Amino acid sequence: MSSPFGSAPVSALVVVDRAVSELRRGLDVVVTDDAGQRLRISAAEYATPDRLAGFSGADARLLLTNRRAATLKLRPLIGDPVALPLAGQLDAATIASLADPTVDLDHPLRGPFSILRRAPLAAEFAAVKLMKLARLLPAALVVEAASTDDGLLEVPASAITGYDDMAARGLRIVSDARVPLADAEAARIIGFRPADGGIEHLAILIGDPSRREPVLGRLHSECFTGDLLGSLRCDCGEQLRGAIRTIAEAGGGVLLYLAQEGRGIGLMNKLKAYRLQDQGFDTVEANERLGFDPDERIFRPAAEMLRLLGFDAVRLLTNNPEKVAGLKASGINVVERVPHAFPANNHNEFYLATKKAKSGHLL
Ligand SMILES: Nc1nc2c(ncn2[C@@H]2O[C@H](COP(=O)(O)OP(=O)(O)OP(=O)(O)O)[C@@H](O)[C@H]2O)c(=O)[nH]1
Ligand SMILES: [Zn+2]
Repeated sequence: MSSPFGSAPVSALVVVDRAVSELRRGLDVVVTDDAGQRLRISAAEYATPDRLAGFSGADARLLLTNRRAATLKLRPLIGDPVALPLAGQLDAATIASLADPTVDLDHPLRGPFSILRRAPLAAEFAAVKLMKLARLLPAALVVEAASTDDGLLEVPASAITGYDDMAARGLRIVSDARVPLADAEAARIIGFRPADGGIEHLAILIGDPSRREPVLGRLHSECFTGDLLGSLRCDCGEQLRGAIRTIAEAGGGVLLYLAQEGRGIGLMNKLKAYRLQDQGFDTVEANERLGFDPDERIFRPAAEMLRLLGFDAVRLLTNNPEKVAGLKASGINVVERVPHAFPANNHNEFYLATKKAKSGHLL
């Protein structure tokens, strides 16, 4: 496939990107794997009696992550994901509640549910990963594809599991403009786009930092509620503006604004996590009840962006040791961790305490 980026894996990226759009629209796709599996898959959160008609085969099943299955007390867990046969036990309302803990009070679950006692298939693992890439709940309906499914988009499991890395490797700078900020007049915003035209990340470059010494840097994951609206549930808005001020006062540096809303689960799922937090679960438990890991972010895109900007060593503004480890694992030399904490308010006190107690944040 020809592309302005001219790199070979672009067609693999594009097919994943197209599959993501299909699933978000409520359409089905087919996932294939090297073992010869061809699975028709659909987003479980969109399950309706109509859509279930395509999943009437005897092997039709619902895939849930281990995290979600553990919350539902499904045992024993043999691998990730876990498969629950649909036949005879799961109707559309039950599937929706199994996928989405924020609706299970509307449709209380009546178990016990039986699960398949066999290791997961590569295509099943990829099906759930595709839901995560689509920022949907990580639960999928699957059934062996029939010949009538030939018109559906086919996507190889290997393209799905390799997507994050390939997308990071193909990042390119597509725009760069001077944007004076209230707290940093000498700022430029530089836009990075993956080779498939997928989600873009931004860098805010302040001043003209030297490439010969470690740059003062911050990785900031997008937070619509905190960054734009000043939500008091988290500390993101303060950390964003605080980092811009600190970097400007230090004479220059770089802030990467990463499209990883909600620690990589997406805004809709983060709002669901907030509902669970209002029922008494903490930020880590809420992610896990939804079926996600506590933190779904990867740091390879940030490392590629730093390299494209000419930086290979940073003094990193963060309280999160995972960010330091993630950047290092992607080849960036983190020479120092610079603490970046702000006073708590009544609403985010418990959130910050949980980061310290459970996520290893050095606060
Ligand atoms: N899933 C989820 N995401 C949240 C929640 N609160 C905030 N976030 C997201 O967490 C991310 C904040 O990350 P950062 O401030 O970059 O990083 P951090 O892990 O807190 O580490 P620091 O560098 O120490 O700030 C943003 O993407 C927010 O949208 C929550 O309760 N649940
Ligand atoms: Zn936030």
